[in-house]
Amino acid sequence: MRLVVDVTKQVGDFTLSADFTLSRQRCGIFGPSGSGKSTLMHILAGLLRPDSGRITLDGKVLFDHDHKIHLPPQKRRIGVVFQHALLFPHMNVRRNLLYGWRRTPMEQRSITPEAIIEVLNLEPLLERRPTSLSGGERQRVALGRTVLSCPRLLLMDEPLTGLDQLLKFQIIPYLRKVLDEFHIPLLFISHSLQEIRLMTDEVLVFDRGGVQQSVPTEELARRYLVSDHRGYANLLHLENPRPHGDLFRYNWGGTELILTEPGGEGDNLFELGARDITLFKQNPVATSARNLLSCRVTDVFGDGNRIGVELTVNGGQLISQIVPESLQELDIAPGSEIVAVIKASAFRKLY
Ligand SMILES: Nc1ncnc2c1ncn2[C@@H]1O[C@H](COP(=O)(O)OP(=O)(O)OP(=O)(O)O)[C@@H](O)[C@H]1O
Repeated sequence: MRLVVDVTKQVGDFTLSADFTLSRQRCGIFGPSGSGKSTLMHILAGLLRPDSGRITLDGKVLFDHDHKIHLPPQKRRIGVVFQHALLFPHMNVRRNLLYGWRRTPMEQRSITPEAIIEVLNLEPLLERRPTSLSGGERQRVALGRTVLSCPRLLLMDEPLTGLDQLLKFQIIPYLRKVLDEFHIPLLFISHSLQEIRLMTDEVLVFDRGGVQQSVPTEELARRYLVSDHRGYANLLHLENPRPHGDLFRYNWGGTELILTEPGGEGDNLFELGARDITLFKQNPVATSARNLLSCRVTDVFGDGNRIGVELTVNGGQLISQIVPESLQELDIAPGSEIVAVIKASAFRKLY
């Protein structure tokens, strides 16, 4: 995907000025409320006409002020999923799903309804009306319907915001699977750093109507270690849980981790706060913590009293957050060998 945007738009007292290029498959737009994220999304979808500038998607001109080009939404092949799933209440799920697909020209139908029904596990819902569905189910149907219009780009505006934590983490794996399976580029708007991290590789940071910069998502997360009191959370995909006494043993790449929480057969995503990783010069003589990992320090970042230490262990990476005194006392620098100690109960299961 290559999206090139250079536009301005005045709405009331608010001025949007966006000048950026996105080239990764999964991009995010991140910023506080009122910073212009939805305005930009409406512009990209063709629902709002900019005052000046140009927009191209994979070389195709969607808008060009000077040449008076403004493609209408239906000609852009951009799929849009909003926060509240907009389904037709009088149609059952099957008819909702087929709505966009039937209107897509034959030669553009690269995705079949059967494939979407399978990937999103919609078979049990097909005969039901939208009013009888849960929020998460409705969002899955809305996603399926949009994807069935075979878009060149999928725009999602806070699609998970209305869902509780449980539903949110149920739908994220589906979302990722659909995008991977059908190779659909994503532009995902959210003010949740956690969602942005789970869904994107590159992010545009918005502030007061202007794009501040485009950064790799991981870099944005690391900046939060310094600027946000919640700090940095490691996201770990753990596999193959086996009972280990009252605890559970997981594979994390070539490393084994011991956790208190059980998991499922496939991919299990856990969050581990950077502050929950304690560093020691050598293996402690005795500790209540169940995980002692011999690591190499590969980076040290941050400032003030929040220092991030990037650790590499068997190809996996962890960030530990420490204070400057500890950095000095343990003499930590890139290349140092260090032992990371983590309690079995420090991991929080996301899905
Ligand atoms: N039609 C309009 N008339 C006047 N002002 C508007 C209009 N639409 C949006 N705005 C203003 O433009 C600014 C940006 O709004 P926008 O909805 O794009 O922000 P946002 O970043 O998506 O916020 P949120 O995360 O709360 O959805 C806000 O100050 C909003 O009040």
